[in-house]
Amino acid sequence: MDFNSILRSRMKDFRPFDQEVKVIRKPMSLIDSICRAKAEGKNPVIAEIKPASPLAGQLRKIDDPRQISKAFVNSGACGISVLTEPKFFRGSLNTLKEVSRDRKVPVLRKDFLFDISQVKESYHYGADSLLLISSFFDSEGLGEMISESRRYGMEPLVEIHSEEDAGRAVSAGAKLFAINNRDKDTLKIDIKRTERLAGFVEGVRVSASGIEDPGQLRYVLQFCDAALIGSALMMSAYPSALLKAFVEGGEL
Ligand SMILES: O=P(O)(O)OC[C@@H](O)[C@@H](O)c1c[nH]c2ccccc12
Repeated sequence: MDFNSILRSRMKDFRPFDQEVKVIRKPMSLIDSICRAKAEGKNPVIAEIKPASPLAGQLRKIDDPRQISKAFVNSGACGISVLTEPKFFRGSLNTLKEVSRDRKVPVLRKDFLFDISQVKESYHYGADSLLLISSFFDSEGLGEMISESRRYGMEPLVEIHSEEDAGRAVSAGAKLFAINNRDKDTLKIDIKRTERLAGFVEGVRVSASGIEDPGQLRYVLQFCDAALIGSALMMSAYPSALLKAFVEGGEL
């Protein structure tokens, strides 16, 4: 399993989102939230609701996404990421909608997005930001997805896996970057990717994937402004306590 196969499976049963949507709600800024956490002396952590992953299968059964997102906010998360890909990650747009109902911090839609109508869809289901994977687009296409996101007041999180992805993201005008430590072809983690790629993007940087303990978090935060953590929280018997340890920099 690799990112392109997941993308292809996502494209297969795709229907463009064609509902009319009123642009009334002003999304919260993930960039501001990251900067605020930093200014308060916390480790900026975006906590992810990720029921399953392609490699590990089920990580956690999420019966009440609102409850877990509230717990994450209480433990100091500066953002909540919600997987909406149904097949490999067992996510849903409904979870996104539920979590965004009582949002206290920005909510990120995490999916394999490729069509312009999915930007409006993300906004409609309550997203404040959305993930755009740089390698899925050419520079022009990525630029269009970014402009469309901004029309709804959302600053997208643009994910890079390589120098080439970084170049494309920069020339498309991205301001908020995720450096994914996971190889998109083999799904293997290499946490040093954060260190290697951080210099190729300028703006707000988030290190994503494979962060399992406060030591690794400290390491990636030398090069990035924030970290995105999913599996470690999902698999923990005490997700809120673990998140608190990440945010406050304590040991377990
Ligand atoms: O569970 P982890 O290793 O903490 O990783 C979280 C997040 O980075 C990962 O879920 C992710 C990063 N980019 C993605 C793109 C699509 C789906 C999932 C992802």
